[in-house]
Amino acid sequence: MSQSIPIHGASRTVSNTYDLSTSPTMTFNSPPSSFKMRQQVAASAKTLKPFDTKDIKVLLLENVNQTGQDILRRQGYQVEFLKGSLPKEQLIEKIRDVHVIGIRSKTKLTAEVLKEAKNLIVIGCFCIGTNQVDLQYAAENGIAVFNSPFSNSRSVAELVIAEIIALARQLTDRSMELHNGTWNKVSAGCWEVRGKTLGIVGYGHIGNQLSVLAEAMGMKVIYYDVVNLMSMGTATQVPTLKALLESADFVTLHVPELPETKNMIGAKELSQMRNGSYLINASRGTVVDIPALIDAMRSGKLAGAAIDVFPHEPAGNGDYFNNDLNKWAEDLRSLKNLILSPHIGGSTEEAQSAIGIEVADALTRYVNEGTTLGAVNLPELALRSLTTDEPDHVRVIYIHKNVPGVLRRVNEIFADHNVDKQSTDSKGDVAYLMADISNVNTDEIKGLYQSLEELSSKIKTRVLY
Ligand SMILES: NC(=O)c1ccc[n+]([C@@H]2O[C@H](COP(=O)([O-])OP(=O)(O)OC[C@H]3O[C@@H](n4cnc5c(N)ncnc54)[C@H](O)[C@@H]3O)[C@@H](O)[C@H]2O)c1
Ligand SMILES: O=C(O)CC[C@@H](O)C(=O)O
Repeated sequence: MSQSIPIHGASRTVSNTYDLSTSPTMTFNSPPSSFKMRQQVAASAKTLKPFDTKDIKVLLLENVNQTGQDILRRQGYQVEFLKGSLPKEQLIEKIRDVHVIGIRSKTKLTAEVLKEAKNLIVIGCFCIGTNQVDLQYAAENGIAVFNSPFSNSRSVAELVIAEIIALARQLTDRSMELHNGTWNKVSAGCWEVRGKTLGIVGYGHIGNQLSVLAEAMGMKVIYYDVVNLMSMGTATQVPTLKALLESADFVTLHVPELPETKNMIGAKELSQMRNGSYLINASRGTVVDIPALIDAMRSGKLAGAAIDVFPHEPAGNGDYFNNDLNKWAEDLRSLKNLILSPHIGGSTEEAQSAIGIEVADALTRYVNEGTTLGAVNLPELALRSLTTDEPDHVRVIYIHKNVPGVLRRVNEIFADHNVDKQSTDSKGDVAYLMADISNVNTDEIKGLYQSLEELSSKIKTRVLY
C-alpha cells in the first residue's frame, strides 16, 4: 500500500487518507478500488507502489520558494502556484477547493475566509509571523497552522545592521543625490556606530542575532522584553520600554503583532527617545504610529528611521505605494534620511530556500502522517511511523473539543481493535488524538470514521491508511 519515501529525513509510510480529497462532512462510499489493489500488492510481495496523493490540492500564494514547491510536487499533490496574493473574493473562490494552502505575510486568512474553506486541513505560513491567520478559528475548525520560526531571523538581523550604519552615515540620501547627479560630500550629522547604544525591543530570535552582531561592531546593547531573558554577550535587559527609549541612540523593534504591540511606538514614546536618535521597524506595520513618526522626523527629534513593514502593504511587486494604500504614504516618502523597504527583512535566497523546505516538510508530515510537531495552534504530537509490514493498520486522527469523556467514547469505538499506540494532548478548547490501530480491514474503516464523526465532540476526523 505504501512505500517509504524519505521526506528530508522523515520516513513516509502512511499512505492514504479517508477524508483528504473530500469534505469532512461527505457521506461515505466504499473505499476506492485502488486501495484494495494496493492492499493486495502490499500483502503478497511488498513491491509497493507510491500511494495515490494526486487528489490532494495545494494552493501556494506569494511566490513560495521553489524548494517548497518541489517537495510538495514530489509527493504527487496537485500544486497551484501564484506569485502574488489574491484579493479576498478570489481567495475565497480558490480556498473552497484546496486541502493545503501556503502563504506568506500578505494573505489574510480571517474567519470569514476560512469559513469557506470546507476541505482545508492545514495552512503553511512560509514566514515567521502568523498574525495574518485567525489561529483560534483555525484550531476550532481542525485546521493546523505551521510556520518557520527562525529560518529568516539572521537575514532580518543583517538588514538591520546595514540600516544602522546607513542611517548613521545618511548613506541612502547621499546615494539618491548622486543618482540624481548631485555631489554632496558632508560629515555633519554623520557618525560612527562604535560606542553608540542599540536598544532592542523584543529580544527573541531576531533580537538575539542582532545583539551579537551589534556588539561585534563595538555597540553597547540594551534590550526590553516582556519576558526575563538571558543576555547575549554583555547586553543588558532594562526594566521598561521608557528606560530603553531614554538611553538608546538606535531603537529597533522586533516584537510580534499583538493587541499589546499595536502603536507601541506613538507620539509619547517618540518624545521619550533621545534627541537625534534613530528608529528602525522591521517587525510589523501596526507597531509604529506612522503619522507620529512623520511628526518626529519633521521636528528633528529623530535623525532618521528605517521602515520595512507597513499597516497596508501592496499585494504584489509593481503595485503603487501611495496615499490610496496608506493615507500618509506620500508624506512619508518625502522625508530625508528615511529608509523605506518593501518588507524584505527575510527576503534572502538562504532564508527563503530554508523556509520552503521547513514548511513544506511540516505540511507533508501533517498530511501524510498527522504529525503536528511545530504547529502553532494545535498541541504538538507525533507517533512512530507505521511500516510496510503492518498492512492492516490505520492511523486515526481525531481533533475534538476538549471536554470530559471523549477518550472513553473514542476507545469504545476502537474496542474491537488493538490500539498499538495512542497519544493525545490539548491546547485550550481543542484536543488532538492520534492512534494507530491494528486488525482493521478495509470495510471497517468507513464504520470507524463514521462513529467518530457522530460524536458530539468531533471537530475533524481523518483516517490515514
Ligand atoms: N521584516 C521581515 O521581513 C520580518 C521577518 C521575520 C520576522 N518579522 C517580524 O518580527 C517579529 C519578531 O520575530 P522573532 O523571530 O524575533 O520573534 P520571537 O518570537 O523570537 O521574539 C519576539 C520577542 O518579543 C517579545 N515580546 C512580545 N510582546 C512584547 C511586548 N509587548 N513588549 C516587549 N517584548 C515583547 C517576546 O517575549 C519575544 O522575546 C515577528 O513576529 C515578525 O512579525 C519580520
Ligand atoms: O516573507 C514574508 O512575506 C514575511 C517575512 C516576515 O515578515 C516573516 O514574518 O517571516
